Amino acid sequence: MSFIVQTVHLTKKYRNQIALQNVNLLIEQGTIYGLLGPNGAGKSTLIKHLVGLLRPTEGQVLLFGEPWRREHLWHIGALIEGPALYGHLTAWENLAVHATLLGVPKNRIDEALEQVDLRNVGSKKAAQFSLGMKQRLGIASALLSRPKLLILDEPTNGLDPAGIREMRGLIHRFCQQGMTVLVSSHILAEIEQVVTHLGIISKGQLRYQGRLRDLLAQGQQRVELETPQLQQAYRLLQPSFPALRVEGQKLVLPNPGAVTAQIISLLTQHGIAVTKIDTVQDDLETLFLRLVESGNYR
Ligand SMILES: Nc1ncnc2c1ncn2[C@@H]1O[C@H](COP(=O)(O)OP(=O)(O)OP(=O)(O)O)[C@@H](O)[C@H]1O
Repeated sequence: MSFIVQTVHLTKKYRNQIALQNVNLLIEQGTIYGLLGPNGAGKSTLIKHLVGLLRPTEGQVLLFGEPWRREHLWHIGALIEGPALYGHLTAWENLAVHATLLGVPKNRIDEALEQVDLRNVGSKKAAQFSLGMKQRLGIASALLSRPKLLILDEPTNGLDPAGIREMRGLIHRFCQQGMTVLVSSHILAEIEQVVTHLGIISKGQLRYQGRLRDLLAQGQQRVELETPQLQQAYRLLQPSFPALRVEGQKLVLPNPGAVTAQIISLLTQHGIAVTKIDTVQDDLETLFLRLVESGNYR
């Protein structure tokens, strides 16, 4: 298996604060890897190590199967902390500045504009662009070097739902074109539809890493029950179902098996009304929050 990115026991300390702790990131070639975590989890710190903006306190970064070298950056396109654009220049001229700095031929500019669906507005000034267009222009400049790995740090930040959808479409397309994409976000819903693999980071530690579908498969079922006689129902059911708990206005039974009929029968025999009873599967958000809060899932 070939890994485009690998970190080995990567640890970063800022004075007294540990921003990354023993992180072993593995990104396979050809995947869309979502790095997900709440604010301050360590996503940007991790990404900055990949592009050489930070050096590890301990541990190692490997790119394309080799220890990190500056030359690897030729094969990496990155959009970190928003695009650096000149508002008074057109989209094309903005890319021309970057192309000159990178030393890549100017014919790449139209190609990059095409890749992010901005070809027809290449002569428009960047200052007139919407936030979504500015983000796409930033990505176009990251594409000028025809990278093998594209790193997008919170690319959906501040975008409206249409802009978020467009961004997901682009990421899919980049992957189909052969790029490996690393995309970070603190909002699960923004990336869960696009990623193939997921790394969940919290307080500087990687809490989960693997396929999105494998994480979903770890989800548990539970029965959720609503009744106007909550306490009575709890007292009645608890001896038969010791794992039963009260959550807000509901009774919740984790890992229930086929017990719904038994619960309804017990309650109705004792004259307790059931307003609603459902078997619910953990969704990704529930799993994500559990990982982030407990920190001990694997
Ligand atoms: N230059 C710095 N000096 C000291 N502490 C820092 C520095 N940069 C980041 N940190 C701390 O390291 C931790 C990780 O920060 P980081 O920016 O990597 O998180 P993040 O997951 O990218 O968050 P966000 O989604 O808010 O950007 C945070 O607690 C942050 O306060």
